[in-house]
Order: sequence, then C-alpha cells, then structure tokens
Amino acid sequence: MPSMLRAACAPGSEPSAWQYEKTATEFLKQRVRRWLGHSRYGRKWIRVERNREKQMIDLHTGTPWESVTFTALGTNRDIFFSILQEARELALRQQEGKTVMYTAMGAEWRPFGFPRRRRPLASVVLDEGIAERIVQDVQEFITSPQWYSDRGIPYRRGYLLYGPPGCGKSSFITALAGELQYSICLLSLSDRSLSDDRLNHLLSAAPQQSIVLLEDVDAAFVSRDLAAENPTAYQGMGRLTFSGLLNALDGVASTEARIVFMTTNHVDRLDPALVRPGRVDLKQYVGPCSRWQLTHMFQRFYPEQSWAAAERFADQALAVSDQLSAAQVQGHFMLHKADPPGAITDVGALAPWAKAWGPGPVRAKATVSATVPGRLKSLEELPGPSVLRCLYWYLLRGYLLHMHDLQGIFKQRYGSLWKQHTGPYMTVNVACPELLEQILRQEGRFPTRCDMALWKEHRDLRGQAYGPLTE
Ligand SMILES: Nc1ncnc2c1ncn2[C@@H]1O[C@H](COP(=O)(O)OP(=O)(O)OP(=O)(O)O)[C@@H](O)[C@H]1O
Repeated sequence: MPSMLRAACAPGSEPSAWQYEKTATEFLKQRVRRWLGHSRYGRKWIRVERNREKQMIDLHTGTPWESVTFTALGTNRDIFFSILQEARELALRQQEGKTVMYTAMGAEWRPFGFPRRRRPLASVVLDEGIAERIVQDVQEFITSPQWYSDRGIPYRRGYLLYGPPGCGKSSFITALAGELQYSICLLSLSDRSLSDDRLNHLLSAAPQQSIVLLEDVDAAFVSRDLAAENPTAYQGMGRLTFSGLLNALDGVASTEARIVFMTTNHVDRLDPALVRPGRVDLKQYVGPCSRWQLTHMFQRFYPEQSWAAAERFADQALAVSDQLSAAQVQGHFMLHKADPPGAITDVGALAPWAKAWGPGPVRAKATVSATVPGRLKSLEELPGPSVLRCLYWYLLRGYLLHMHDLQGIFKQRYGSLWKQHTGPYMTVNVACPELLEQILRQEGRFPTRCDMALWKEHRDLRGQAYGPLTE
C-alpha cells in the first residue's frame, strides 16, 4: 500500500512554527524541482504532487495555500520524516549567522525575505564611545531579569536614536541585533491598518529574542503642541491613536522582556510623553561625522593606509563640511575604492553632497532639490514612446524578449527618466544612479516589492532565482 504524507504549506499561528513551515516549504519546493526530472530520494522512488488550493488563500497576503503530497511504495513511513527532518535542518542552517527580519502581517509577525548575514558591529562607526555605551546597556538589561523582578520593575527597555539621515541609526540597530543574535521586528507606525489593539497584540506577540524597531516615529505622530495646528496628524494616520501607542509601550497590558528601539530625524517633533523614562530609557544622538569617526572610517575602509593619512583625510573632510553623514563618506570611499590617496585629494567632491544631504528640515525636500532644480515634471510631461511605438519595438523590432537592450536604446533617446507601456502597464524607467538613490532613500529601508506571482512561478519551474524585482 502506498503511504502518503501531506505537508501543508498554510501559515500557522505561531511565528516560529510558521517560519519553520515556510522554509520547509521552500526546501520541499526545491526538492520538487529536482524530482521533476528524477523522482528519487535515497533509494526510494517518490511521486511528488504540488497543488495550489483554488478556494483558499491567505487573507493577509493573498497567497494561495499550497500542499505538497509525496507518495511512495511500501509501508515504511520513515522516509517522509527524514525528508522533513532534512528540511528542518536546512531551515535552521539557513539562519545560522544571520539576522531574521520580521514584519507585521495581520496579527502576527512573519519573516521578511531571507535572513540577512549579520552585520559586524565594528562596521558601523559611531562617534567615540556611543556604540559601547548602548551595547553595554542592552547587555546589562538582557542579563538581569531577576534584578527587574526583585524590584517589581517591568522588564522592558526603550531606546531612542535620533539625528540626521544617513548617520547610522538603523545600521547600528541591525548590527546590534546581529551581535546579540537577536532578530528584528520592524513596525511602521504610519501603517494605516495599524490599530491600538493590533499594536498592543503585536508588541506582546513579538518573537523571543527580538528587537522591536519603530522607525521614523515622528512620521506618525507629532508633539501635542504641533498637534494643535494639525489635529489629524496628532490622531495618527491610521486607526492608531497616540494614547494607544503610549499604552502599548508601557500600559498594563504590555508584556515583559521587551527591547524597543525607536529612530527619528526630528526629535524635537516628538511628544515628551513618548520619550519619557519608562518608554525611552536611553536617548542617543547619532550625528554627522566627527574627526574621530572620519579617521576610523578611513582606517576601516583602507586598512593598509597609515594613521597619519586617515587623520589628513579627516581634517580635509571637516574643512569641507562639519555636517557630513557617514553614508556620504562611505559613498565617497566607494568612488575611490582602489585609490585611497584619491579619496583624500578629491575630498572636495563631498561638498555638493554635504549641501544637498546635510541635515536639513525635511529629507524628502532636500533630496528632490539635489538633482532636480526647478519645477518637477508630472507623469504626463515625462518623455517616452507611445503605446504604438512600444508595440513596434517589442513586436516588429523583436525586442520583446530583450527588454534590457531596449532600455539602453530608450535611455539614449529619452534621457534618464522615461515612461514606457507594456500591455496594460505603464512603467516609469529610472536609469541614473543619483535618481535611483533618491528613490531608494525615500521608499524606506525594507521596501515591499510587488509579488509578481507569475514571474516567480516561471522562475520556480526553471529553478532560477527571483532577482531584484521581487526581493
Ligand atoms: N556610522 C556609520 N558607519 C558605517 N556606515 C554607515 C554609518 N552610518 C551610515 N552608514 C552607511 O550609510 C547607509 C545609511 O545608513 P543608515 O540607514 O543606518 O542611516 P540612518 O541614520 O538610519 O538614516 P535614516 O535617518 O535615513 O534612517 C548604510 O549603507 C550604512 O552602511
């Protein structure tokens, strides 16, 4: 009699269980791909069927549920358990030395993308003593639950990192999570579907050993003074209210053992109630590069260079501007990857960047003015081939399967920004690094790519990676 095992791929309620199942499912899919050619596992022949449930979809993501069915001849079911065991080990191995990012989906946390390689703490150069101070504080917190319980103090700690963009707030938190072997639960307070209840639930259901990260907290709420001018913003952009946030952070319903990091570019816009001790226990300004930072960044990037060269770079960079962000300096080094003396002599190249990106009132405005002086073009005004002309290029000139070549041609004709029609879709093409940088900076650190189910399925069948379009 054939024995059968059904490995359901539907998400369960426990994040960890779901995570395991998801990775296991990925593993099984890989196996399925391999078995399509030769359906053998060990010495056994196995039939593998992958079925997409037509009626059932995950309401949060719109992903259809799937099941994979293995059928093997014989009475020994151990082979199925060994497949699952192998899948489990693979799932765990995939996370070794990696940082898992979670995002909130409905009422639960789901892993976002593949676990990322841990970022070494030393790779984020903050001003002297800052990183050590925070790491020591977090470690002390983690190792002293008894201390909190003896004194009846809720076992949670809040941190606020504030300062201009590109100075390393988020990079540091990511590196810190790696150092502690924690995962990161990323939550956007601007999410319109976030309600008081949902936030409360999410904070209490965060996976163990994780840092909850609330980025750009100023974007969702402003201080009560500013709220008088703008009551809508004060009430929050979605169904989340300010008092709901305060309660979730330290209300009676809040859970124990929680580390929350908040970041903002505008600390002055935060309501004092949000940053009072208990909600924020440690505040840290992460600012433009100091001499110490510039020297250490240079040394780290060009380890073979002398300390004197690093100091020379720091002095000359500070002469250009004392408002340089680490991101700008890193970008400058990247331009002179193999040319450390060039990085020093060409330090003046940082000047226009310092002007455009230096800590300003609103990052988006500074960004736009960086490369697009004057009035911005509307979508209608953007150049680009008409629908008919696109069809001509795709079908008559045969570029349908060579879109990348066509993009090169269109760039020459229409410049770095043009619109293009493909079937029912209109795409805006961006073909210059500066503009791409603006987009990436404005879309947030963990942007959600479109799902592109057909593309994924197509690539799945060929055993190919999805590429940057969906990841
Ligand atoms: N202090 C630093 N040391 C090394 N690299 C840095 C540092 N600060 C920023 N970077 C680099 O610059 C980029 C942007 O940094 P990051 O996103 O951490 O800045 P941020 O302060 O969080 O900015 P924002 O306020 O826009 O969120 C990253 O690629 C990071 O590697």
